[in-house]
Amino acid sequence: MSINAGNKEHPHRKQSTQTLLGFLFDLLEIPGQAQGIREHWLDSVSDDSQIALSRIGDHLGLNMESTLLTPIAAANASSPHTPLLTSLSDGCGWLVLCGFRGGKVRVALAQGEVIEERYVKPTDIAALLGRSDAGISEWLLVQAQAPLENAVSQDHHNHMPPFSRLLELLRADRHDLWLLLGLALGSGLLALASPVAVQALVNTVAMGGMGQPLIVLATILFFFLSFGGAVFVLESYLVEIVQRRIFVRLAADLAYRLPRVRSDAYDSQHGAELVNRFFDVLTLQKAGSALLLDGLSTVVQTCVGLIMLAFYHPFLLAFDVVLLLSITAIIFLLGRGAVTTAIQESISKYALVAWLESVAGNIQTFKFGNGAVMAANRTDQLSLDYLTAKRQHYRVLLGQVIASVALYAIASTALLAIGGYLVIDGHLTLGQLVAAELIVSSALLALIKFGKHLEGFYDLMAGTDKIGHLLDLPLEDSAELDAEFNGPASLTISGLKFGFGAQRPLFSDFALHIQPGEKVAISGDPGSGKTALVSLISGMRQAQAGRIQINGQTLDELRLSTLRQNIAVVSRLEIFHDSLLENIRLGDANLSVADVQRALAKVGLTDLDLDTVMSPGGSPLAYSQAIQVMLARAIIARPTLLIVDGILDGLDSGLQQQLASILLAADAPWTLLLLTGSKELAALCGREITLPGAAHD
Ligand SMILES: Nc1ncnc2c1ncn2[C@@H]1O[C@H](COP(=O)(O)OP(=O)(O)OP(=O)(O)O)[C@@H](O)[C@H]1O
Repeated sequence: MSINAGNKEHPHRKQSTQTLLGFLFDLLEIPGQAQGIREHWLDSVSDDSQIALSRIGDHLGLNMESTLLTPIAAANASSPHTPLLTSLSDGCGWLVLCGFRGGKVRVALAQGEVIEERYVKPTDIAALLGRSDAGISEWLLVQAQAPLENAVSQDHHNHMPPFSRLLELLRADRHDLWLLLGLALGSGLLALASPVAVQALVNTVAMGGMGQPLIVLATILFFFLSFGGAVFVLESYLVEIVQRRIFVRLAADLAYRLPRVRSDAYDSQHGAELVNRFFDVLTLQKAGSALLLDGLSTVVQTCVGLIMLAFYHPFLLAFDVVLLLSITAIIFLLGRGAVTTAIQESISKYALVAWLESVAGNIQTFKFGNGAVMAANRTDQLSLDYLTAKRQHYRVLLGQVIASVALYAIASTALLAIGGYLVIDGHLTLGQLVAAELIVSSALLALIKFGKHLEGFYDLMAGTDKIGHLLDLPLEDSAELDAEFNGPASLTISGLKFGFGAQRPLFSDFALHIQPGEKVAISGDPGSGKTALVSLISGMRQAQAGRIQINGQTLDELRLSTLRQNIAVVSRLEIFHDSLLENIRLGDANLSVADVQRALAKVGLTDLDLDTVMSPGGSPLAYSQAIQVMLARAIIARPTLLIVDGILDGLDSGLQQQLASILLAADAPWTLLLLTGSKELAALCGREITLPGAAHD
């Protein structure tokens, strides 16, 4: 059934869709910095069909995937971070399911300007939709495209402090984290059950009482401890859920972000190596959960214990104050520089991993000549750097650990002395002293573990900082124009000026015009700027001046994703770890196995097993076969503009001719730009444009 089924013209249709989108932005906390763009797209709502809604959502940072479900299954699959929606059967509004609370489903009804939220039983959803049955229908699963957008630094030269970033990374889980804090408070109080029971027991024994009170006391204690245990289990479940969510959110956010990173961000750093920082999500999970479970309850227990102690006697209140001041000094005074040194340690760790990756990725280089020696020496140097950074970090940590151990010894002795004096002086009962000892010694014992928690905290900060570097990779700016691409494209370049940094410009006032369907060679010496021109035409780099138009539309005004669905660039060998089939059809379910086989046959590859798992270097295929695979990937999508940059140059002349004849075929549905350093290849094209190179002015 279509989501739009039964829709009739209705005055509220457009308004309902706008209201729905506004609700989704708030629910998923999509940042509203692009207010102008948001208003433009909200205004562009023309109908409330699924396709229109998905398209507008896509422009505004929402992913909407269509799925067939019964209302009950949809309710079960929904959550506040992944709501499901469908249209009301009268076609004048939308219903959103936002997960369960207290056994009921949170639903929102968007009708006209009104959004109404309710909690209903799953079985009532069909009635809300205006349907008589609870059968399968089409729902849209909504997710934020970049769920961690709030954790991205606004200024790329000035990274967000790790603690602020951590709060942003956990922002979506804040309700659960507050709940966790509440539970930690509860379990902290429950943990006092033992000392209080012992106090009561000692007092009872001291007064000569026995028997019944002991049984009552033991029963009460057992209930308190069991309840405390249940609270702990609940806490650990909540932490587990938060751990899972942060992993999935980061993965989803990077899947959105990485294909959109600006090419120049990779000029000085290796993209694949940068992604290693994803593994710091494990640091977040491990250190975070230790802090949330152990750290939080220790803090709560200590606080509650110290407050109780303060009520026993003013001397003990003074003891509390001194103890708290000492702990504050250990954290803030002795901990100065700890986050910076933890980050430095992490940087040197990644430098070492990056080097080992280079060694593993350049097998020949490091097998021959002085390669193996260099690999060993550089690894030694980087290990040394790591050890130096780790030592510096540990120096700070060691100071804190020694201080906390010393504080433990001093505070325990002081408490015994003060407590003993107060008992002898008659200000404190024996039971109170024993209880005070039990309460505070567990809090003081935690001081010994304090160093471990601090280490975990610093690791958490360093991990957050590293993840932040991934999130802060600059993204391409894309305009909003969704141009139509019908048939081979035209290309016009005028007044183009471009150069890398302070280097002499590669292009100054460069111009060309290519008619739809033309097959043109662009030739030039090595380093004359062929690849640079390709990256300008495909929107991967920005020119310093001039205009590039495709089909008469200026590139700066086009939406990059639409442009790149309609043009293809084959510039270097890029194979990813997956089957040959997926390397060609790139997950496009509209392309069948037969389509892939046809594309392969066209580039001269037959009898290949499509299930062959490829490695990033192209193996197990030969280099030339991997190039043919790249061409098959490009032509299967029938691009309107096909740009082949230098990739044919290294092939043998027979294969060159064969592939060129396919690319240059008069009936091929594309305009071709063949960038080459080979005179023979250039001569095969109808027209040749020679790049002047950097020497001209
Ligand atoms: N990211 C970059 N940063 C700085 N300079 C660059 C960068 N990429 C390329 N260059 C320089 O720009 C010039 C043009 O490079 P480009 O790769 O476009 O040449 P090309 O004509 O494609 O060369 P070839 O035919 O050898 O592939 C070269 O001198 C190159 O060193």
